[in-house]
Amino acid sequence: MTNVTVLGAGAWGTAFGQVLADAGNNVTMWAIEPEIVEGIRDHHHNGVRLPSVKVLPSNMTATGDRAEAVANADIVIVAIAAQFARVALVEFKDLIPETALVASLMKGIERTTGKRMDEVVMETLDLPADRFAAISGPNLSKQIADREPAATVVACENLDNARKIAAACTTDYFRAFVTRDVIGLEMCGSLKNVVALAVGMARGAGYGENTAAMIETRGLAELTALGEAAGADPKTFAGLAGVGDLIATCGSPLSRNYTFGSNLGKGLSVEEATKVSNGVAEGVPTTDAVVALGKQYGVPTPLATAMSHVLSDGISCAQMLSELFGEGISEE
Ligand SMILES: NC(=O)C1=CN([C@@H]2O[C@H](COP(=O)(O)OP(=O)(O)OC[C@H]3O[C@@H](n4cnc5c(N)ncnc54)[C@H](OP(=O)(O)O)[C@@H]3O)[C@@H](O)[C@H]2O)C=CC1
Ligand SMILES: O=C(CO)COP(=O)(O)O
Repeated sequence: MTNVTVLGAGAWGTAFGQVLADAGNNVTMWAIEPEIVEGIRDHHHNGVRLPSVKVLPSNMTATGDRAEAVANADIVIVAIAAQFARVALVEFKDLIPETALVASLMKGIERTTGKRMDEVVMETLDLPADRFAAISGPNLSKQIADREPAATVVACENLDNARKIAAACTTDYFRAFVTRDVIGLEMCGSLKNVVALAVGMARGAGYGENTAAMIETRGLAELTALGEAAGADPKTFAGLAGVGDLIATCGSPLSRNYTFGSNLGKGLSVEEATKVSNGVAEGVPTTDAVVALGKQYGVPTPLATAMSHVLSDGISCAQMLSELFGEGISEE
């Protein structure tokens, strides 16, 4: 029996915990908030972050004690809001067993450093690359919590370790593919959130499918160019973690990023949209990090730059789209 610990009992952390439990693992959730720990441990329910699941599996428990959470872990899953990953993980540095694999579900880039989550996790935990995996795909948490069929991708430099993690999260409704392209997965997951903000904004402002398709396609070109410059395999962008996640996230009000953008398009300010957001919208802090990465790699990022002007200067949807069009005629 494999022991899996999930750090962070948010919506996706909890839904993924259920997948792991359904796959037959012993699952321990770690959370800071006592209310969430007690809910999962004593009532098999996370009423704060995943209320739609009435009863979580019996082989899933929770603790607020860091050492107890990871002491016997074979696999540790990190599902903390990206901007807080470093501060949360540093407390686990000397607690995680040296044999454990560590996988990240997070989709964001650290704003203060421009680092991807693979970099943040390995640096903070002093972890060798062959023990780190990224997990990313079209994985809207509520639908997976409802056990609707879905798939994801597990990326690890060591393909055998990717396979171990994929096996640990395989159920009759959830399937994981494997790859070595960690950078590609990280870039896909983080950048599609910026695209989802823009698509949501256009939809909220009342525009239809043509506008959405234009933003998604130009966004895909932008994230592919930036990803390749960062060292990703271009094939990854055409897969589940790339186009797949773009389709799911940019087409669903279940996405916090899409909904955040939609609220901006309806006229809410960034502060107002933040207040009504049901969970973390990673694209918001990640947008400026993408613009900075574009400058670092010499890759134009018109979409992220336009979204950055929305978030920092409050420009309208029409202005954002006109920035995206740019000036003059260019090749696609
Ligand atoms: N929801 C989804 O459909 C999907 C989400 N993801 C990604 O997974 C990651 C987690 O998402 P999700 O679970 O949905 O997000 P939520 O907003 O539901 O939860 C965020 C989690 O981060 C924790 N957290 C925030 N700050 C800290 C801190 N300082 N120390 C410790 N923990 C902290 C929260 O703890 P607390 O509850 O105590 O505030 C909570 O467990 C994100 O990067 C997201 O992009 C990926 C695929 C799908
Ligand atoms: O990443 C997701 C789906 O794959 C979830 O998107 P949000 O973080 O926007 O809710």
